[in-house]
Amino acid sequence: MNTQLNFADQQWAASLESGKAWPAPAKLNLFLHITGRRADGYHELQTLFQFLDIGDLLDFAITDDGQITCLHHLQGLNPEQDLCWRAARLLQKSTGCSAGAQIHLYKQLPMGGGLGGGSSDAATVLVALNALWNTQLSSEELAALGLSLGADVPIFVHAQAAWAEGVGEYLQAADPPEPIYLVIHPGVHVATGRVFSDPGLTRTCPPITMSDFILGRAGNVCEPLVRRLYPEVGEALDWLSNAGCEARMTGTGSCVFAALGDQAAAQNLLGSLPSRWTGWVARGRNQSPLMDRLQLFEN
Ligand SMILES: C[C@](O)(CO)[C@H](O)COP(=O)(O)OP(=O)(O)OC[C@H]1O[C@@H](n2ccc(N)nc2=O)[C@H](O)[C@@H]1O
Ligand SMILES: Nc1ncnc2c1ncn2[C@@H]1O[C@H](COP(=O)(O)OP(=O)(O)OP(=O)(O)O)[C@@H](O)[C@H]1O
Repeated sequence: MNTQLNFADQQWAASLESGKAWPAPAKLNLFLHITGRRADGYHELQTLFQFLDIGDLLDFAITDDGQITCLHHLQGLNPEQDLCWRAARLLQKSTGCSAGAQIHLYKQLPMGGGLGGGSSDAATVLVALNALWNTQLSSEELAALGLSLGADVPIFVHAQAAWAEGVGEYLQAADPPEPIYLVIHPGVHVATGRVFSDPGLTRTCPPITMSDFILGRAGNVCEPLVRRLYPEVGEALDWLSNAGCEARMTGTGSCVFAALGDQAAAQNLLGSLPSRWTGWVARGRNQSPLMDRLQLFEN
């Protein structure tokens, strides 16, 4: 099965151009190495983040009653656990803002898919409400707030492809090629915490440089463990490899991806995807669609 959730699609483009909707794009980890573990248990890593032109969409209505209301419901989550609600509340509290907001999330990205959907939703709420409430925090201040919600939130706030270190908060802008990818969701939800807490995880990668990545000396160090814990992820990686692609997992999974020569090749391969999986053809983007949307608001 494949679904369309590209920001260039007619419906989405209309929604974005109407000046109402804000995009929350997916990300890929083009590689992921774990270099150590901090005293608080969080892992230090090296990764290269790039955005995709697919993702979730959010609508906001500003109110003057100070209430934060999510009009959507995410299965298995109480409203106060929803990263949209938590991000709005955090921004409101830390700025003393008296306005409220009604938030509507059109969820498209799979949860626990390694595409960073929850973190991206949180970042879009921070960036959009900072603009709509006119709370005037800098992007650094928003990223610092976001880090307390999740390790991946800062990259989505900065909205620029980046080489990342620390737990994902030390970011250096990067400009990798922007290919067409085939992204596959093998139908399983991977709990990031479960992967990071497994004794079998490799945590001793020697630090590398961008040149090492360009020379192909980088991969996703979580892959062997996730293959063992979630065999479907290994099957999807093998399916891409058997099709002649260089397959990789994003984050702690479950999604896997490969760069294809062009749109036609990617669509062709998508056409032969086993029906038990979901797949998308998406372009890599070094500037996040969120940045485009913010610029539209500011002009
Ligand atoms: C795997 C990546 O997606 C790579 O981009 C991120 O490092 C994960 O970021 P995230 O989903 O925003 O993760 P968080 O929600 O902050 O953390 C989920 C859980 O994963 C573990 N965790 C997460 C990130 C990290 N660098 N070290 C960790 O040990 C922690 O146990 C944490 O409780
Ligand atoms: N708005 C939200 N969207 C998605 N998940 C949310 C949201 N709010 C809270 N969550 C929680 O966050 C968890 C991680 O969701 P997310 O979609 O970010 O996974 P992920 O793509 O694997 O993340 P990462 O790649 O950052 O590890 C979900 O399983 C869910 O419990």
